[in-house]
Amino acid sequence: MEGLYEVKIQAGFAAAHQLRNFRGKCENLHGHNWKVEVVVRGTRLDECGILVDFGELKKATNELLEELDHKLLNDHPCFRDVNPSSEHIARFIFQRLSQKFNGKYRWVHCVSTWESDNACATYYGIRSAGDE
Ligand SMILES: Nc1nc2c(c(=O)[nH]1)N=C([C@H](O)[C@H](O)COP(=O)(O)OP(=O)(O)OP(=O)(O)O)CN2
Ligand SMILES: [Zn+2]
Repeated sequence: MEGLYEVKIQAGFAAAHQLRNFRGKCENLHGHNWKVEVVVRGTRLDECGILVDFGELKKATNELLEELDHKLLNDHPCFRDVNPSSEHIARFIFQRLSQKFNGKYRWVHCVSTWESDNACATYYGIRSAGDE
């Protein structure tokens, strides 16, 4: 049976946002301390026995999150046309990290963004044959 490895890291950032057309309190400007979870999966390890270095994945995630940290997310170019909901934030992080880490035997599987201890959104990549 083919096996699958999974590596997971967590990071976080604090930012403000407002959800346009939400028709509720979240339409008002407010903030969260988001927790971010990144999951990488793959079928082969390198010569060192690792799928992806925790440190490398954390560094890349933290560098990306610096773009969002202590900002008004609605001002970020990625959220000009779509609301900075947890779903869209997860997709943004997923797409950027996929560019850096995806290969034939390794890929970003999903990114979860926790707005609070009890509310989270997750974006999954759907891999098709030939994806790298
Ligand atoms: N699916 C989603 N639903 C909501 C999102 C989102 O990004 N994705 N975002 C919000 C708002 O950002 C809001 O700030 C958070 O809403 P909510 O958790 O409902 O509100 P509270 O933090 O006040 O939590 P309580 O449990 O109600 O105290 C809304 N929905
Ligand atoms: Zn919010």
